[in-house]
Amino acid sequence: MTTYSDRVEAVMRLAPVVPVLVIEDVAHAVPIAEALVAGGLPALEVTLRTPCALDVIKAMKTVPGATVGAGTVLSPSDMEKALDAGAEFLVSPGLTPALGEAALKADVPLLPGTANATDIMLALDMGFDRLKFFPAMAAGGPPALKAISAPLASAKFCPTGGVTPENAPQWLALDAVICVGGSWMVPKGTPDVAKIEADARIASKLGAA
Ligand SMILES: O=C(O)C(=O)C[C@H](O)[C@H](O)COP(=O)(O)O
Repeated sequence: MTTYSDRVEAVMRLAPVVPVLVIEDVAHAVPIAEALVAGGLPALEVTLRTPCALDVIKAMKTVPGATVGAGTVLSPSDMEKALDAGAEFLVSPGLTPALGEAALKADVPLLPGTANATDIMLALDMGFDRLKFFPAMAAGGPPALKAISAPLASAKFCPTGGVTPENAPQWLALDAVICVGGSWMVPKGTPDVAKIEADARIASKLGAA
């Protein structure tokens, strides 16, 4: 039987990098999603940081091959809006009991944010063992996660926050890391789809042995 954890992990295993997207104009949604998917990054995290984010999720869902999730999900109400827009997974910078319980009840994959051993233990207690490590570099970088995860071996992570193409291989080399999240592939402004696809292609091969 597939467990909740398996379903979260399935999203994390779609690619070594989950692009974290802050999209200001819904007209950019489809070209950006097409470029990322063509470059080999099918899991797309649309942050709920912009007024058009829910429309961006709806638009990106029309792109074949895209698995579209919502980021910056802070509450059950954010979760409901994201699910109504069609989000297939959720990412949060942290974890509250209200959000965790709502995600488990809705049976939707949630990557809750954790930054230290206590956060991780609270997440494990709630039933989450596939976690975001945030803010990954500011929270101590790969040495911190390596040390924290040693006694908490059931937890696996998507480090996000300050991850770059340069430091991603160090993260992906950790046993506790399944994938990383990062915003570098899609800078602000009018999208240069050829560059996004090229950067996605490079990102899609990060961590390959
Ligand atoms: O929006 C959210 O829900 C967040 O938790 C923050 C994002 O994950 C980071 O802002 C991405 O970090 P960068 O790759 O350094 O830009």
